[in-house]
Amino acid sequence: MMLQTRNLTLEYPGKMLCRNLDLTINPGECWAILGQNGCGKTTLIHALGGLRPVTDGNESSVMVAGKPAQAWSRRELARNLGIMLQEEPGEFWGDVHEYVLLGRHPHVNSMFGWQAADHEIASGAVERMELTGLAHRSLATLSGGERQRARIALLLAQSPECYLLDEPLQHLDLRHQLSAMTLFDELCGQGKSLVMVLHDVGWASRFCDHVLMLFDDGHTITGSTEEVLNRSNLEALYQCTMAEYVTGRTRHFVPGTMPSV
Ligand SMILES: Nc1ncnc2c1ncn2[C@@H]1O[C@H](COP(=O)(O)OP(=O)(O)OP(=O)(O)O)[C@@H](O)[C@H]1O
Repeated sequence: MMLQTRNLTLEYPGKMLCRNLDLTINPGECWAILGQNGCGKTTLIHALGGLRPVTDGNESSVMVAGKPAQAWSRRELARNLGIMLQEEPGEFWGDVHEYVLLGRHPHVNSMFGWQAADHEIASGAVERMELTGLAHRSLATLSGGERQRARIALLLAQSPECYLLDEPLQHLDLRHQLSAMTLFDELCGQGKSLVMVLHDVGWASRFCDHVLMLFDDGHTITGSTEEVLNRSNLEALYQCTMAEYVTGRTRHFVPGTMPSV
């Protein structure tokens, strides 16, 4: 297993985010995390990535490739886990190629810095995200969507075994959303694990094989997309009616009406 939680409970004073979650994520699986704003999706991504200490008062645990996240060195952890948060910490003043090259840090063994192979991998990731024409442009000058693609390219260059992605499609136009989901699907095909927070249920239905629904009171529903993604679960999750449409083998869900207040 790549990532496993046992009895994971996350809370802030006065707000239960996630109660007693047992989750096993295997290589080659693609998980969507769905839920309302503020239900705790980002907090859960932090906990899964070892960015938030898990208190063991109730014997909560998060295991990454069989060991607690804290038991790995930072470099080893970064070879196992690549994390994309919603907010980027700080500014980066270099160009796009240099930014993507940062993803290679857990793989660099030489005291002489990046090797030709690291530059090649970074260039490949830049090309895969259709940024080659911008490779030598300052990252700070990119548009929101271009910047988001650069962030995905950095993770590709890092090439972890498991990708934890908090709203990876933010700022992307429809074609680039499709392109990113197609890339994630390819990574799963290569045996990588992906866990992503999504607000568009259609992408989860089409590309994710598992779903975790996180409810406002901290309870969760987990399972295969086929089992979990249905109208009644979605209506309970989002507190509005949902309409379902089927095209080919894909089910689409669209919000219907708000509950009367
Ligand atoms: N340091 C904190 N202290 C108290 N409450 C917090 C703290 N950080 C976050 N919260 C609250 O915890 C809840 C979960 O936040 P989180 O960012 O995990 O939600 P989310 O599901 O990712 O939301 P969104 O869909 O809006 O991104 C929110 O109600 C938030 O206001």
